[in-house]
Amino acid sequence: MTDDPFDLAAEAAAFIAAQTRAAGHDVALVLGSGWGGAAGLIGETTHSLPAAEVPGFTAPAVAGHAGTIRSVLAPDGKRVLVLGARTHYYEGRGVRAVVHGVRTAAAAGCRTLVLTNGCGGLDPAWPAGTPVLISDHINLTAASPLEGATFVDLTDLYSARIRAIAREVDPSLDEGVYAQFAGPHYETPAEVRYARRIGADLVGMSTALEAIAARHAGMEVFGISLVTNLAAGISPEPLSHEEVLAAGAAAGPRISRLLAGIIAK
Ligand SMILES: Nc1nc2[nH]c(I)nc2c(=O)[nH]1
Repeated sequence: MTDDPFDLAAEAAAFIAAQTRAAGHDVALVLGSGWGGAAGLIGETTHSLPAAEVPGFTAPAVAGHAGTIRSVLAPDGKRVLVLGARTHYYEGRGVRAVVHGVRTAAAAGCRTLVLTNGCGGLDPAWPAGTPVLISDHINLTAASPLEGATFVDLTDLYSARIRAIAREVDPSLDEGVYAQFAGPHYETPAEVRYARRIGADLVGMSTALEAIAARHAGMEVFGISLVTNLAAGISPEPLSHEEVLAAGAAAGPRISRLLAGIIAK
């Protein structure tokens, strides 16, 4: 297997094209915690591949991530590549592995990337189960998927056009700034106060590095978070993990319909 990340992405895209017999895909969708039900509402899943069989992908480390790569045909004819096997930075496989899915989607022809995630909320007005549009990010990982003198502009990284479409689907949607921490530990209350002070509204362990790689690949990027818990120190009492899971599950149908509506536009 090649050690050039872009050659590896091309290999993976060729494998997917051969397996799905789809010459190319139009939109890539990365499913984060709580978003698993969206694929079924977007269209007909014509092919489903175990991620571990696709060059450069590995079996998911996080329970609940489907570990499959699906080709979904939307009613309007769009081909959606659903990446259910996200690699998180905290797995220690390196940043190339974290953004391999995005690069594969770009090599497969996708011009649009939809990034979803579960995250901690810093605004008490957003209870667990609230979907929030990502307007910008703060990358606190101290890492980048870009190597060498690859100077890429990140102005307007999260598409204002698609955020406007999202608001047509659900006018009640708020937006916020997402801060990616390296993880896998959660933030201390002091770190949450720091994140708030530097302008973050959401805290998570994914998304920013993938968005940078997508911009480098020339893709239009849309990001949406599901607040599954109030970040450490924001809620008066610690949320139980069961409450977090229940909030994510309860929001599932609504956010899946929302995402299907946005992708259908
Ligand atoms: N960093 C961070 N990531 C998260 N992912 C989820 I779900 N909740 C959190 C959280 O509170 N903080």
